[in-house]
Amino acid sequence: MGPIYSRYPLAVILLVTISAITNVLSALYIGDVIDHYITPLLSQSTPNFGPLLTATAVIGGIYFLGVFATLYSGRFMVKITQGIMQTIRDELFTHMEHLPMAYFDRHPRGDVMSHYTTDTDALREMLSQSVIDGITMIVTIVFVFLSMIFISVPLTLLVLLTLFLIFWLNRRIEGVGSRYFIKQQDSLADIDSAIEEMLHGEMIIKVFCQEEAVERAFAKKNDALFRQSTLANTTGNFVEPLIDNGVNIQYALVALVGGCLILTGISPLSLGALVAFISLTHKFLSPVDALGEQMNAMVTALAGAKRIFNLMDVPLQGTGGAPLKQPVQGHLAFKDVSFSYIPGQSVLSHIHLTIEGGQKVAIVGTSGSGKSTLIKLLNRFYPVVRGNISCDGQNLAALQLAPLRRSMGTVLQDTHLFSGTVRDNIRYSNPTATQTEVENAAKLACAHDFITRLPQGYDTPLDSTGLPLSLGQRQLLTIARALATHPPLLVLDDATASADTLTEARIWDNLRQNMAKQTLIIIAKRLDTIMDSDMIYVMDGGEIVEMGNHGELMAKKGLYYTLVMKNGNTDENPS
Ligand SMILES: Nc1ncnc2c1ncn2[C@@H]1O[C@H](COP(=O)(O)OP(=O)(O)OP(=O)(O)O)[C@@H](O)[C@H]1O
Repeated sequence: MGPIYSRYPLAVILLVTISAITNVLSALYIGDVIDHYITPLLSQSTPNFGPLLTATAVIGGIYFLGVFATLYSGRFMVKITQGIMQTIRDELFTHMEHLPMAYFDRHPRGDVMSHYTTDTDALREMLSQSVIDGITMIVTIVFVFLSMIFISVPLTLLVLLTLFLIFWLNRRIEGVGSRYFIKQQDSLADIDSAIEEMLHGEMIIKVFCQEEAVERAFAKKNDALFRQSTLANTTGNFVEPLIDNGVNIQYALVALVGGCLILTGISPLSLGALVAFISLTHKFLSPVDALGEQMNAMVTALAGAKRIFNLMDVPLQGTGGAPLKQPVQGHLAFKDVSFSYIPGQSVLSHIHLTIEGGQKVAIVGTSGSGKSTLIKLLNRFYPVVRGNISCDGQNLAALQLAPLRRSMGTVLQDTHLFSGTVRDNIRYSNPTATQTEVENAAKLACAHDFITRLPQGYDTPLDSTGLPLSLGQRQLLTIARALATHPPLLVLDDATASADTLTEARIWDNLRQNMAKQTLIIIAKRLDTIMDSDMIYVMDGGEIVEMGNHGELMAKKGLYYTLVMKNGNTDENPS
């Protein structure tokens, strides 16, 4: 445990206690000053102000101590709050990194982002303010209550009764408010998602002139946020005046009943004691008042905390298991594998597929037939619903995840690059790769030539969208990134689709010459690049409908034949 979590909370509790006690003492002392210093002065012919001045100095000292304690408790609380926020952000991020892919399918990016922004912000506000108020409230209530009983039991009972009524009303409204605040947080997350999506798709929106439609959709979400926020804050704002007025009525009641007690002599009470009691009543109620003021922040923060805890409760993907046998031979087998992203909507059914170590295998087929899904299952982004996949005879599901993924250099259709230099991006898969290894990977991927033509070569900085590189250049870089680890298995999902045909042909030549022993799985739409594969699997509608080498498949005159005849354009289902 770091110092923030062990030392500062104790200091805060101590300082807040000092602050609360000085607060009570000053109220009690005022009663004493009235009874023992001011009242005697009224009957003196030559008033002696000396004792009164001394008493005032004592009160000043008590106040000063209270102010000092309050200031420092706030200062320490800032450190605690920021420490907690840092931990929450760290833990959220670590948790998010290990969430299964299915979580991101169901939750838009903006929604996930809002856990780091609106939710944690609400929590920070509560921690920085409401926690101090909470501790102050408890300590103050204890000390004030004891002092009030000491002064007058009947008046204390009166305060408790009226307080109970205020609390009861407060709780009823709070219950309704909390529901609205959760809805408000959800609407905020919705807005975040919409903005995020709009920013990502800005160019597409403009190309299709969808600005107005996007604006309308945003306005609808904004309307929903307006409604939820108005409801939530109206309920919150209702509480404060209610408590304020309740409190004022309570003062008047205490003064009235206290005055009666003095005048009738039913309960012995001095004027100074009544003034002190009224002052204590105020101190007793101000924590409740503060609670009313903090209610909006607290309910919002609790809603935020709930969303954070919900995310933290999502089970993580298991990463442990048996070690992958080394050296990896690259023998892969799919045995009767079925899969669906959404229960009941089959994407792959009864896939049987065997790839020998060192084989060059192509998977082709119609759009949406499930080719990329096979790659995702190989990377264990999703668990198979039925059947099993093995690597060198070991069940994939029972293997340690990281070594498995490292053994598979995977190039996804997504050409995402990270902000950093070209070298950083190639090294992303293998941070210890030397400059020679980086260059070799780039040469194999036909990226070296264009990189050296860049003004800063391998040191050229890229932004998170991969600019200033073209889409084709980005794709070559993603291939180099996968090759930098010298993977025993290389999996390319339409990895050269954006490269020109000459470059594409050179890449395949390079891979064939330099990766003779490695297993190669290629998903391709341009069929001329995969014709000399050892084995070609043809997919349609989530099934493998044909398999064989190019010659065998052409002789069949089936789907593969049709795809080749249509100039390798597999985007359209010819059937
Ligand atoms: N994350 C997902 N959630 C739900 N359905 C999905 C998801 N990803 C893909 N699908 C669906 O699974 C099916 C197979 O998709 P997949 O991407 O594997 O096809 P593909 O053969 O690689 O297509 P393409 O050649 O167009 O890239 C499609 O019907 C697709 O809509």
